[in-house]
Amino acid sequence: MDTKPPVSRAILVGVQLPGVDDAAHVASIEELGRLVKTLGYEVVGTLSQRREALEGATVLGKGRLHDLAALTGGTGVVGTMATAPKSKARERFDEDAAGPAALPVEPDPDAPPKADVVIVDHEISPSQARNLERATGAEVLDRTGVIVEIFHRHARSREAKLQVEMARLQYVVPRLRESSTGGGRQRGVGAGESNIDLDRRKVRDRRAELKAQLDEIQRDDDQRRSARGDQLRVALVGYTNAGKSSLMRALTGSEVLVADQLFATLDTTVRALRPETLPRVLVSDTVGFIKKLPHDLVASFRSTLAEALDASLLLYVVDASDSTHEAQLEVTRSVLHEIGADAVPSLLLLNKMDRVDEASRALLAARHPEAVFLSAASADDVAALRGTIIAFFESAMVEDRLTLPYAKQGLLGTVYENARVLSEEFDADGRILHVRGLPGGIARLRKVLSAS
Ligand SMILES: Nc1nc2c(ncn2[C@@H]2O[C@H](COP(=O)(O)OP(=O)(O)OP(=O)(O)O)[C@@H](O)[C@H]2O)c(=O)[nH]1
Ligand SMILES: [Mg+2]
Repeated sequence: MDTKPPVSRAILVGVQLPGVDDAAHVASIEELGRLVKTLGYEVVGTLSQRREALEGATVLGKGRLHDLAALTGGTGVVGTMATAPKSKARERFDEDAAGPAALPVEPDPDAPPKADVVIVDHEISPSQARNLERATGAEVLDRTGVIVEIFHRHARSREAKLQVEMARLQYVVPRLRESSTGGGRQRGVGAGESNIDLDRRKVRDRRAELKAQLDEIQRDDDQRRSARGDQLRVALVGYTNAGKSSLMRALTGSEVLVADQLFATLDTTVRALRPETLPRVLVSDTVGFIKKLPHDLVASFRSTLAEALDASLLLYVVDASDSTHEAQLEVTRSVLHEIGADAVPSLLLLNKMDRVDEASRALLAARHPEAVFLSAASADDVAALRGTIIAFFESAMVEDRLTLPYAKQGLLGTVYENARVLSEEFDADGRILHVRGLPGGIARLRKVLSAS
């Protein structure tokens, strides 16, 4: 058995499909590289091919498959699992890369040539993965697998852990079944079938168990959310690494994790805007989105999405210094559209403006005249954003009068939490409160006060 090097060396594989331009293709592979580095792998090369579709048995054409196998030390042929010696692989790689017909292969010149993981920038089928494993002798992962793995490593709360386990079961299991090398699980012939059946039953049972636990947590969540009722709520949403948690820290003084890596945040955090306002404004930090986010994973992050749906205002955070920010914004918009959160009023925040030059700033201003330009690192910008958030709620607020019967003075605190009390008077029925708040919040208070 091979002794595994401490850091896995990865080759990224991208297929440029019709309709995907060069810039988008390159950006997608670059992003995959960042995902892969988040997992702690070293990226030692990239290999791309233009193809009509992804349907082939090996994703790549014959020639490119050989090129790939040369980088991993595999045979380049699906029919065998034999592994070519390293030195030969190096030779072949040198010849191919130099050949005039070769499409660009971009290995890092300083890195060792042999890679032990192949990562495909698309969702591929379990049998495509198996064929690629056979031809390359390397472990094969796809974009979805990488994202699921990152979620697995970054999950902290019990809920996130359960949700990730659910998504992993959905993703990993069909691959375990069909892959002969995947995850290093090799099974003896004969025992295989019954093992698979056993595994399937175990998976089914485990999923039912997970679902029950998640349902319970989510019931508590829903209760907490409805207890927060019509409080003023803002949610930070956007592409991964856009700066949502940085803004959360700056707006609320909370110690949420900020990190230059993808999917640093998987849990929703809710904190009050600081300095505190009356009534309080609650801010939620949420999990980031990404291109081709696996559907199971989107669905499983229900609490984040519920935060977005329940907010009165969504702050779409965009990393304006990223060359693909328009496409990133599009991804965010489409995920939120899918869950129906696009009806929630929103504000576009173009973040990391400290990294954007004057010319690009002018272009951004022309394209997004309604956007707020800021840097999470600037105290002035954050103070201005706080003012904008407060102004949003102020303009939606109305004034009204509520009567708090003498028998219900215990509810006075609830009124103060959910509305701004402008003045108090007393008459024969009780305490008359002149309040200002969101129409929904006031209607709910009125109901609470009049309930017997
Ligand atoms: N230069 C600059 N860097 C920023 C700014 N805002 C955030 N960053 C950096 O960008 C990286 C990502 O920031 P986070 O706040 O963790 O981003 P996020 O949107 O919460 O990311 P995920 O939780 O991974 O989805 C960190 O290294 C931050 O320090 C900014 O305005 N300017
Ligand atoms: Mg974050």
